[in-house]
Amino acid sequence: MKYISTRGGMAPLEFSDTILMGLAPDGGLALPESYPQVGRKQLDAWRNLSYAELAFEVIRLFATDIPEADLKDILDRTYTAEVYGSADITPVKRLQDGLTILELSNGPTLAFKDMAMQFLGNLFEYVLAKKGEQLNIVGATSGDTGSAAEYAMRGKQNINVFMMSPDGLMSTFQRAQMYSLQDANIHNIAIKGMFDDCQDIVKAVQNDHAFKAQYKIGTVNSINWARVVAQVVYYFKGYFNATSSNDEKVSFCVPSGNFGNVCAGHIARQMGLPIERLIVATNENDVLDEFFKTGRYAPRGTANTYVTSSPSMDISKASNFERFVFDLVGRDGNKVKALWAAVDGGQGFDLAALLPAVRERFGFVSGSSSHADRLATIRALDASDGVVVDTHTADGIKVAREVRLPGETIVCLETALPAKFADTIREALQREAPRPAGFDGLEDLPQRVTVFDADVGKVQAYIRQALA
Ligand SMILES: Cc1ncc(COP(=O)(O)O)c(C=O)c1O
Ligand SMILES: N[C@@H](CCOP(=O)(O)O)C(=O)O
Repeated sequence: MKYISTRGGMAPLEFSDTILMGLAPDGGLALPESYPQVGRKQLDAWRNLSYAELAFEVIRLFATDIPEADLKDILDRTYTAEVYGSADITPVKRLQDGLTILELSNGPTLAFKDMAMQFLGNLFEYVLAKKGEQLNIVGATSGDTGSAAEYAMRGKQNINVFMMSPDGLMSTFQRAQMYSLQDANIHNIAIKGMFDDCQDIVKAVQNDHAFKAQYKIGTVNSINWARVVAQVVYYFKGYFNATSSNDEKVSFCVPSGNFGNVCAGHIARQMGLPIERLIVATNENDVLDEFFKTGRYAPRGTANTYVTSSPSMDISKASNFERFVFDLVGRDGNKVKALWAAVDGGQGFDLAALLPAVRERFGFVSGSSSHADRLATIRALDASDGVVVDTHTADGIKVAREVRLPGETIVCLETALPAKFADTIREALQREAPRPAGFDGLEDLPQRVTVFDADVGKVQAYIRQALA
């Protein structure tokens, strides 16, 4: 299996090279030349596998240059009950109204990012040792990728992490999780701006080819193909957990920001997993909802991006949307290049003519949620089911309820635990969010962070100095 760029300007690469690369040299994102197809026979054989076994079956279709015994060993070490709290790794909860919640947040940092990031940490370590190389990760977070990456990479040989986060905009818990880490290979940089400013800096650093080569720059954001492929696995697992036979169809509702999570669902669907619809749920930052309703894609600037109570989705320029659009326009790299030139020029683009394909061929539908909606959803679920969900998962459940068709099985992806967003849970329920063991006193630990304006030069100078 070889990898190409969404902008058509990259010679095909192997999996291992793709995951160290980050952004493609032409500014695009890596995707496999074609999606492997999974038929009924494979689905039947996979239905009762453990999470690690299933991950092996799915990921080996993509990671074809890693010897199977080595891949199996990495996955067996990654998906364990010790790390994810139960042998099932991603259990499901059934709600009174028939919706299913797929639990993805039982890893070390209480968000779905751990599902892929723990794998990425072990994979990087393996690939770097094989190649005798070092990797300096430059990443952007709105709150959850950062802590998941730092917990997965802390203390690892040959890896440094430089993680940018929006200054003052994450929850108190999220800040404490990241900034309290004192490991020498972890560097936290708070940027005066929003997540999109941080991600713009990541992309600018990636596009500075001389700097990237000299300092061996990589990424852990969902720009990195390995993040997406690891997320594909839980769509298969969620499908098996929510159904009793492979004749059934299921829809997934996905709280969306950078579009990495639902992009993994899109890939699972393209591979042949019986997914009826992919429901994209946004918060007040509803650029994606606007696209799926109208075909018009008009990312907003920082000044028009709202600070909300589902802060990890305060994103207006969704990176992975480019991967979906590549498939939507018939995998035409030149077309994608032109569309993103229009985005970079501030005009956006209009693909209204392709809306029937978006809906019928690719199964996408969308909705959005507001602060009042998420408070109401958190309260209603607590009252009906005794289940407390976080603010992002609440956005998903609100939208799933709104668009659900008669008889439709919808699996709502849980993307974080409520302990990470205590203020909003308190506002909704007038009591504290349940806090898993091991996090007491987190907010009181000493914190370490450097604050910069949104200036790529300053971040590069900081990296140079740290690595000198
Ligand atoms: C808690 C939470 N929910 C939802 C999302 C949205 O996921 P994605 O960026 O993959 O669309 C994120 C981060 O992006 C998140 O941290
Ligand atoms: N919500 C994310 C934003 C980055 O998403 P990623 O999937 O591209 O890493 C975060 O929590 O940082």
